Amino acid sequence: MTASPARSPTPLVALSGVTKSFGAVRALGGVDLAIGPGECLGLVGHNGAGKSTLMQILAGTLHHDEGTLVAGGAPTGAFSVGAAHDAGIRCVFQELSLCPNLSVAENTRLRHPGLKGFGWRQPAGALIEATLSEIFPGHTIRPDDLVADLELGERQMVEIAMNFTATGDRPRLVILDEPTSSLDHSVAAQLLAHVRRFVAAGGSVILISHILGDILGTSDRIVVMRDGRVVAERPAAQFDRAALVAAMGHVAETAPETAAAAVAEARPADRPIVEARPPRQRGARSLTLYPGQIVGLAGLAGHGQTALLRLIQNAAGSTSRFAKVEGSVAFVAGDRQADGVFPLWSIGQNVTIRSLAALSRFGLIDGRRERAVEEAARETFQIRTPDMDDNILTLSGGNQQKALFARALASDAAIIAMDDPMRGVDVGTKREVYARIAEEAEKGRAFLWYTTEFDELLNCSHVYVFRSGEIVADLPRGELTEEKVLQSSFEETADA
Ligand SMILES: Nc1ncnc2c1ncn2[C@@H]1O[C@H](COP(=O)(O)OP(=O)(O)OP(=O)(O)O)[C@@H](O)[C@H]1O
Repeated sequence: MTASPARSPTPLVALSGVTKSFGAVRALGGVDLAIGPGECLGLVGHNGAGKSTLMQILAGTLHHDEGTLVAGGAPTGAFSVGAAHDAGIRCVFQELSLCPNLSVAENTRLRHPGLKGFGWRQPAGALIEATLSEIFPGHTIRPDDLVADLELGERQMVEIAMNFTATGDRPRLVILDEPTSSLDHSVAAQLLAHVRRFVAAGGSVILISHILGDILGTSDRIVVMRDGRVVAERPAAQFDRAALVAAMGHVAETAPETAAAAVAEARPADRPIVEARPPRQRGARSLTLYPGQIVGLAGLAGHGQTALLRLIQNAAGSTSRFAKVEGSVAFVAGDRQADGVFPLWSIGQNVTIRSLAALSRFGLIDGRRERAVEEAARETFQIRTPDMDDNILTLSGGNQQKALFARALASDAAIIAMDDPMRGVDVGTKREVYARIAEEAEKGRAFLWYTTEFDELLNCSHVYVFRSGEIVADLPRGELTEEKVLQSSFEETADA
């Protein structure tokens, strides 16, 4: 199916026949896309389909090779960053762009050069504070917080709010590329409600997400991309989940993707492989993990889950007051920018770095075995690249995340600690990874899995809910419901 014209007679911006190649990789193969005022356009597609590339062309950070761009009814050449900004286009990229060594207010000042003169700090702080409160009522971020000190989800909130702030120039089209990937359920719901308000007031939003419920529930129109082309475009009401998944090129699901994964039942061995308690834990509650178990960590983002995973990782092979860990730990980072990828290295090197000892003989790395591990990773995780020797940053965001998974699973670690690891991974690959996790658990590996997506918890045999740095509930799979997780996450007196 080809793209049909946007609903508005004069689209805010329209692309036609747009192509873009990176060397041998044809990221966009002739895309038509238009967006009008007052609509939310949902954009979905597998990892590497070309969504971010297309958005970068709209934001002026990349220039297209062929095709035309029309802004406000007038044909224009490729957008520069300034021209895109002047057209009211703002983009929240997957990889956050805030300066970590500056405060929230200072970052706001960078984005709004109009806030100048003596005492700019106060209006910059007030501006971001007001927008944060409008989108995320109840947030606890302060303008003088250093960005580096914020949790990943909080940084994402600041980045989003920053792109909705207006000084002299107003945002007219806000592009949100995976905006809820690090936000927990309630904060994500606040953002999506704000998107609807912004659109109702005449603004436009392009929403890119692999969380299909968010796309179906928020968009007016949905465009599906596959292999650099638009393959379906319809009003959102004419899609359902199965139709979207099929249009993306995945095998139609018979059930939600989590149910497709075999759930590893609790099969406690004699001895736990991990026993840990958060340093702030009151009472006797602790986390226990047995070989072959998949254990979930839930609760609102930033409530101690990542900290406990790190504590367990650091306790492996050493002594800790808070954790006893009998085996090595591989960590799959959710914040791939900060502590996931080695940005100067190839995709292959990023995959094998955790396994070098096992791949070495007499102190030398066996190149053939190394290559075999890389190729196995590429096949298992469908890492979309022409060459595993290419730099890791040539991969789309979701494909980088797959490489991190491949690194952990290729290692010989007995315990895999996963810190909201499915950020930006498409539905088809998620199902593959779930199946792979279940398979590895079957063989005796143990998984600790922090996730902000409730459905993913259904892969776990046991779930610990965190609040304010403590475990506040301990739910076996049979008792797991979204209500119980939410209730425990919020209630001061919740107990399981
Ligand atoms: N700088 C680059 N150099 C080489 N290839 C690139 C570069 N940027 C993107 N690509 C390639 O272009 C293709 C499209 O990538 P893009 O990031 O647009 O996909 P996407 O649909 O946004 O994927 P995801 O859902 O994983 O974010 C991919 O094959 C990617 O590897």
